[in-house]
Amino acid sequence: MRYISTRGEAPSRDFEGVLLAGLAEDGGLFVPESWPVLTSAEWRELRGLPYADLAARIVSLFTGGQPDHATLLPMLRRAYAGFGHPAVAPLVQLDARVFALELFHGPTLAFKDMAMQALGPLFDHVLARRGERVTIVGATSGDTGSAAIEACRDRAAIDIVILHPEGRTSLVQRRQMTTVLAPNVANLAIEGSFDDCQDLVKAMFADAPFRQDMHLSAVNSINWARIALQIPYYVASALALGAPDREVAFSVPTGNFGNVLAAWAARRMGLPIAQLLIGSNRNDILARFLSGNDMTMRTVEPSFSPSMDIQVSSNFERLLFELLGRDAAATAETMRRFRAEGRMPVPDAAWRSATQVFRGFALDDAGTLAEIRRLHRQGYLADPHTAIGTAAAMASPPSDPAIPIVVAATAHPAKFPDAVRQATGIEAPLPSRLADLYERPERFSRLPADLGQVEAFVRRHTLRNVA
Ligand SMILES: Cc1ncc(COP(=O)(O)O)c(C=O)c1O
Ligand SMILES: N[C@@H](CCOP(=O)(O)O)C(=O)O
Repeated sequence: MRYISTRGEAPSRDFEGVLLAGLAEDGGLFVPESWPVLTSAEWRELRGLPYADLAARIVSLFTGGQPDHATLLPMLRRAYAGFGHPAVAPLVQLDARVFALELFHGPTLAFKDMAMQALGPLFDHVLARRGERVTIVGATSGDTGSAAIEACRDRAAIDIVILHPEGRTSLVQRRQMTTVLAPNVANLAIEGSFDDCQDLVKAMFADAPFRQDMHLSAVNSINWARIALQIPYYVASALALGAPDREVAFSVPTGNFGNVLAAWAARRMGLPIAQLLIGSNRNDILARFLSGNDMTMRTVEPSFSPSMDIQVSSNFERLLFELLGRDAAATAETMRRFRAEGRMPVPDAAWRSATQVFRGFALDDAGTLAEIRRLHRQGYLADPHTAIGTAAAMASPPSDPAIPIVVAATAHPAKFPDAVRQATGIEAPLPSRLADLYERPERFSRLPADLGQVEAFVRRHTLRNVA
């Protein structure tokens, strides 16, 4: 299995190479050179497997034997053993047709743990075999950061620096990151938005000497390994609801487009997914694109679903590459114009083919609170991101009523206590292991969104740990 860049100007790599590289040298994202496609019989064979076993089967389709299934299986069994639910990612029925796929039973209470808990040991395995170490730089709007820090803390071959937008995460999200005092972990509060943080990360990767010196790697969903590890829960939930003998739809609260891209990948692999609903908050660039081919950047606005306060959805580039018939030059030019002009010129035919699979939906803060309240009256306590997913499912269900809709429940309500309290009057308690989160000492530094200063910080952090 080889991986190529969506921009066509970087050398192809194997899975391990892609894991360590994160972003391609030409600024593009790695995608499989060809997609594995399973037959109905092969999908059926996966039914009933424990989650970790199913994940090992799916992920090994993307590793090309390095690491092989025999290595992945115990690694993933250990990774998911600590989850707070025996099913790892349970399906909860919300009404006759809508299900919540709870992806928040990992240590940091968001769907990011589903991939990160496996990614930490995967990095260790590959780095130990090669005798190498890496410095991971990551951007977070709140959840990736804590999951990545939890997965990488105290690992001897990894230094990690996470950039978050100052004052734009929930307090729980911030403290989950900044109270981890492990020496290999550093947090930077950046004066700016998540998009500024993500741009800084990409700029560090584009600085070739810095990238090489620091052995930079990534844990954001620009790293293909993240996507590969997010595909299995779509497979598991679809199989549980009758696939491959029944179609299903997914509704995914979306920001950086990594989670819904994993669902799209499962569909590309032959899983019968009728429709993908994309839920956005007031940062509705994806909804505007799907309704009228208008991918115009606006300023990022803070919302009650801060993890989706994003305008530049990195993984959209992977979809764009497919929509453009895998034409890397056209993808590179489209991305260049998006950054230069603030509007992505997607050809009409490509846009139309996107709208056959995806539907967009946007909800403002008042609507989000109303949806949390509606769900609560029905006996389900949802976080604001999940509520946008359920609202999307109610607003644009597939026309065939026999198709169930699975909503990705991406975070535990306790991560967003203010919105949940405003909507329901309920205090969603943190699990006991996080009960003293507000008392723990914090450590983080503040910087403007300035590449030179951020690089100097990353260099100091790494050198201190290597010395
Ligand atoms: C709770 C939550 N929901 C939804 C999203 C959006 O997911 P994605 O960025 O993969 O589109 C995020 C951030 O990634 C998140 O943390
Ligand atoms: N919502 C995310 C943003 C980064 O997403 P990623 O999936 O690309 O890591 C967050 O919580 O940080």
